[in-house]
Amino acid sequence: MIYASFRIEWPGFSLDVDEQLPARGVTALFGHSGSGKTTLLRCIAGLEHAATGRLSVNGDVWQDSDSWVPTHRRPIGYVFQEASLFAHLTVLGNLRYGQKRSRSADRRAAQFSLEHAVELLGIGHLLQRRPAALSGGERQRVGMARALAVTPKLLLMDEPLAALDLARKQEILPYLERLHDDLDIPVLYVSHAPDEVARLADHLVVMDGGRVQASGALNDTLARLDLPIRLGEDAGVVLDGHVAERDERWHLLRVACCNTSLWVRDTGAKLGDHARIRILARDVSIAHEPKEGTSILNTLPAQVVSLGDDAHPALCLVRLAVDDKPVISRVTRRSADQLGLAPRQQVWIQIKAVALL
Ligand SMILES: Nc1ncnc2c1ncn2[C@@H]1O[C@H](COP(=O)(O)OP(=O)(O)OP(=O)(O)O)[C@@H](O)[C@H]1O
Repeated sequence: MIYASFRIEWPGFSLDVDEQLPARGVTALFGHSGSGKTTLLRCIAGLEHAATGRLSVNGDVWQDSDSWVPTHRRPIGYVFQEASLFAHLTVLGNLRYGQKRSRSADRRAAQFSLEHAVELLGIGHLLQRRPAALSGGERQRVGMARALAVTPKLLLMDEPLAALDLARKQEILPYLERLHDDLDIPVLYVSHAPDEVARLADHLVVMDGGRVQASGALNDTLARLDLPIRLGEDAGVVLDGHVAERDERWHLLRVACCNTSLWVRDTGAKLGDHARIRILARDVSIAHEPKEGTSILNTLPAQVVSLGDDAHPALCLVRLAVDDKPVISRVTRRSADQLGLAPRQQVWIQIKAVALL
């Protein structure tokens, strides 16, 4: 468990956070620009000396009222928006330089970690190059490998994809997923991109005005209708399941989540693979009866849980339960009224698009 409690007062901004975060998986710190995500990460790294508070990571106290472990002695890997690599060193030289500050007394473990990091980030063929000869995406992968090569107990990533174009992002995301699947250390991942959060995170912390507004498992937190941050067109949920069936003829996969199945486009995933799917609220419509004669593949029975406001007064958000899984629908208030939508009502939902992440 990571226990983080910090208070900072600056003119025009204050941070007041008191959170317990999971010691495994990826926790996304999500929020508007200026909400305090980077400041919180810097507090955890020991880079904000103004912070009073307490921080412990899996029982090790890094900061409390009597002690302060300086940044260079904290076993953290830090990945920034842009990897600042030493231009005069090769990629390997950069990785080794980073490793020198590793606290690991065990050199063999450190060596393994470097090899592991190189393999995980797929940069073996780049080791003798200098940073000037790397693409933006490659540089960022080297930056991530450098962060891992210090055998960290906590990985801090501050918008690692923000400086990259869409194609480079798509190139790096699979590596981030590998980190997620392979690493046993917790990752705190700052982002204001809902698609990245949906794809990578297990746990979501929503920040606003220096405070934590919501925190919890990704699926549950995304399904909250009272989030202070309106996700707009990105409002929706993610569901985790596995690939249960392949329809060769129509190039579709059936993803099973508990007792529910959804058809998605065949991405080449293997039967039995873990599958995370994203359903946007705008793609979910509601009806009293299952519709005949429609092009929509995914029609499911659901129960209305609650209704909430949307940003525009013509619209509302409806939280539904499909089995025990949350789904959100965005409909007009007029439709909600005509359908008489109310908590516990049984309805059918049609899902126009389901994305396999
Ligand atoms: N050293 C400082 N002194 C005073 N104010 C600061 C300092 N550092 C940051 N701030 C302010 O604190 C607020 C939070 O900044 P922070 O960088 O943590 O936000 P963020 O959520 O990470 O934003 P972004 O997504 O744009 O990176 C901002 O208003 C910023 O101007």
